[in-house]
Amino acid sequence: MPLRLSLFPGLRPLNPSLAVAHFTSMMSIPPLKPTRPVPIFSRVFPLRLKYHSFRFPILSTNGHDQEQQIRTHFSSTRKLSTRGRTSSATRPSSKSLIEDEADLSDWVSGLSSKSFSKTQVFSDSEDDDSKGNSRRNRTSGGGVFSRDRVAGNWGKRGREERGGKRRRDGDSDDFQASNRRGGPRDLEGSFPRRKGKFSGGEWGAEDDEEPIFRRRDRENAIFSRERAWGSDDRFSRGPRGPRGNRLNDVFSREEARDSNEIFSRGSRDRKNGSDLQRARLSNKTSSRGLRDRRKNGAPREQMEGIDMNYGRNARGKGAGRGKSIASDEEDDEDEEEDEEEKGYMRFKELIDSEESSEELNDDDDDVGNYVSEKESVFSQGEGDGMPKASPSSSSERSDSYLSETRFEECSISSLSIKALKDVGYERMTVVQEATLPVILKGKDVLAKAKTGTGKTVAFLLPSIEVITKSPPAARDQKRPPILVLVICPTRELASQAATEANTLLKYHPSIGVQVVIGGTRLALEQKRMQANPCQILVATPGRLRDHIENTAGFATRLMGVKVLVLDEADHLLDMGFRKDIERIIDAVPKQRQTLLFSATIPQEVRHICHIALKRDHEFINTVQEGSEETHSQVRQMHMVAPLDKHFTLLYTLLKEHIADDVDYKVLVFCTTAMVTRLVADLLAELNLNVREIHSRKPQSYRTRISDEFRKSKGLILVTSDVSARGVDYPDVTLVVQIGLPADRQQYIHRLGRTGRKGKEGQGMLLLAPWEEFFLSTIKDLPTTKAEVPLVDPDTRKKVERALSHVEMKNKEAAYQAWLGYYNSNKTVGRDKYRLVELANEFSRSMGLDNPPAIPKLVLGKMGLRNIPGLRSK
Ligand SMILES: Nc1ncnc2c1ncn2[C@@H]1O[C@H](COP(=O)(O)OP(=O)(O)OP(=O)(O)O)[C@@H](O)[C@H]1O
Repeated sequence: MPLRLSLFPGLRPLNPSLAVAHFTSMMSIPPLKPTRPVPIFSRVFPLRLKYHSFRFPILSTNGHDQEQQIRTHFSSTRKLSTRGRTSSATRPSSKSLIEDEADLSDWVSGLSSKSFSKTQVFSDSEDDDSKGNSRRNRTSGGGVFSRDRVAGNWGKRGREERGGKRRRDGDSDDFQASNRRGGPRDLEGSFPRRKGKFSGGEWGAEDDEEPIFRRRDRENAIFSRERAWGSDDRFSRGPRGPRGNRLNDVFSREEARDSNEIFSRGSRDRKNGSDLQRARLSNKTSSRGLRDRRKNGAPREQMEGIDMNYGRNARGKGAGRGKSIASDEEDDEDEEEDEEEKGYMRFKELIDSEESSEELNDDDDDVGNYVSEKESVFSQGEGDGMPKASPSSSSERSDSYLSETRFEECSISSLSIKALKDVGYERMTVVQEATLPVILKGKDVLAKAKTGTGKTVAFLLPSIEVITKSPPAARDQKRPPILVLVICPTRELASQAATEANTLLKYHPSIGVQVVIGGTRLALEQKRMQANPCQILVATPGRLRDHIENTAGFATRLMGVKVLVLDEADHLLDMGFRKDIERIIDAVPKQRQTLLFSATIPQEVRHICHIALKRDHEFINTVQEGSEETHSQVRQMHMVAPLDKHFTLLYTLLKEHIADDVDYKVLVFCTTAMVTRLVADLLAELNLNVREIHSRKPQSYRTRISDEFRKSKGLILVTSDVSARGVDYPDVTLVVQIGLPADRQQYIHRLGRTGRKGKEGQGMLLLAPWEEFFLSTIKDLPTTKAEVPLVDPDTRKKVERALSHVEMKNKEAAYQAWLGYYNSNKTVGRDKYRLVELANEFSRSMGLDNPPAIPKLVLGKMGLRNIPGLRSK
């Protein structure tokens, strides 16, 4: 077991750079005490994890001396990581060729088939502004702030990024949250709207650095607040010229029929918005309809209502799910015009109106290397004398992410406090406690806090205060100013932030919120903004830039901005978004307050945050130095097994988990959209209750599935990286990652979908032996190697049979996407011959005797022409 007191010497509860005098109260740290067990995979990992916590004396939060370099701030409750590993918040991130690859793979997938053009259109609409679904992370825990001087290394400016390419969020295909820089996106029309030109052979060529991480740890006890000195005060202006090729934008608008727009609404819909928020918080619905329907013989395509192709076009008109999805998509267009006036509730109805819609034998390599099922499942860890795990449950939680400070102790509007009470928020989270006073003073803030700890409220609450203190706009004002502008990297995150804003605005009827995001019609948003002026605008970068450049009067409205928020700031400031962000910063007044939030703030971001922040901004870090970037209550495991065993092992792990926890709620992350689809197909064939979400799905579908998963238990969501960042699904019990994560950050963000708000969770990373190198990038994280269970022959046959039922075209697409993804990986893609061998191994793992043929054009663009083992067409 990793959690032993002997590990704690590695824990550094205090920032050694801080003056000891400020931490006298920490000198008397009580002895560590195990408080409660954290369940783990019961059978695969029968160990019982002890969850340790400490309590620190409560210190006051007052008395900050602005002139001090080191500021101390104490929160009442704090827990320290029980895993005494040294964290590496600032360790260099692993590169991100892979990210680009992700896009690549999707793009590649799309290229091949007849649905090529459709695919492009589709993805276009999907990603325009996105890039990574990130979300901020808030950290809970500790309370000691330290403020250091930050050496002003603000050298790099945006110019070099001019050629930067946009990334999409999430998927390896599109959404790929963070770090894609180029790659497929730049290929002709590949995905997103704004692409550059294709430069063959440059796949993944620009990955020098990859920022972004985030995480929340409730155990972090120490906040460090730094004041950034010497940064350049001027804002870096990006190139102002017209945007590049906007063909994709056109696609995007044409194709994207998204009910999401209804999300944004004028103030009159607030009540409904808060209703949704409440609904979101109550995760009760357990929808297993799909499985039931499947059992009744309905084909999956029909149930899903979407074509198993590339999504967009073929709309299943069948029963059940198909029907509703079809109508979703179709309605998107038809209803958009009407919807805009119908508000949030309508959106909610749209979502809700839906239907909700296993063997390995022995074998040489299996035996010996693997523990038999019984042994592995039940005996692992026994040698350690550890008790077996109890069924896992994410319902157990700690409130260590909360501080002792109540909202009313802060000088915020009583109307906001009333709204907070309505949703049960009484005490501030640690990041809220740390940032609110500073933001309320009007300072620029760069805040780092672990995932799932309330960063959204941390920046929304004080932003609302700014509005309440501003003179109301004249009723007849033609272009009422937007006072608060919130930028999020993905549509999902923007929608979430708007929902949270609506919650807080429940008793502020005069304040309106609107959302502008990709995947919806620009014209519709224009009309809506005209009809319902808002003071708070939540936007994704690309779409916002569209409005700046194409919506009459919009630029004027932006000149009213008093608060600019960059959520997932590290992601927004990296290469993929930089140009858009610079353009946006250019469009808002220089005299404004700027708030940057993220769970991860790598050095690269510190170096460039001057493009948005004033020189005297405060850096508030609620992640304890020396602690891990992941939550200690999340049990992390990894398993290394041959590729051809992965599907069977996945099934086995899921079955184990389901058997252990009736309230299971699982996220399975796959490398690309097409691989996601394949895995979802397989698991559905195996009669698991599964949904899928990735960039190739229409936004309306994504929104609906996301909402369903949010409210459900007893459900598995197979997903690409569209769900990796920021998505706030409550009570996720297990996160499985199959194959190489794009990088360390992505691993952490994916894992961060569980263990939110102090709850427990589990994570499993399933790698092939040749992917094991990835483990070195997360070696500071407390992940435990799991023995590979030996799967019984029946299970193995069951999985093989299920695979044989998966549509061939989906296997072909998955193969191509897989090849594209790994081809772009610096390590795996280096040796093309080996790469092809591995791809063909993947092909065999899908039950194919021969690897699918790939169009010559695609092979050429991947630099794989004439590599033995590939079939071309
Ligand atoms: N003071 C509070 N008390 C209780 N719950 C809160 C409080 N503030 C926020 N929350 C809830 O905590 C959850 C996590 O918040 P949020 O999504 O803002 O986290 P985050 O730090 O942005 O996570 P990520 O880094 O993954 O984006 C949300 O459901 C939010 O409504």
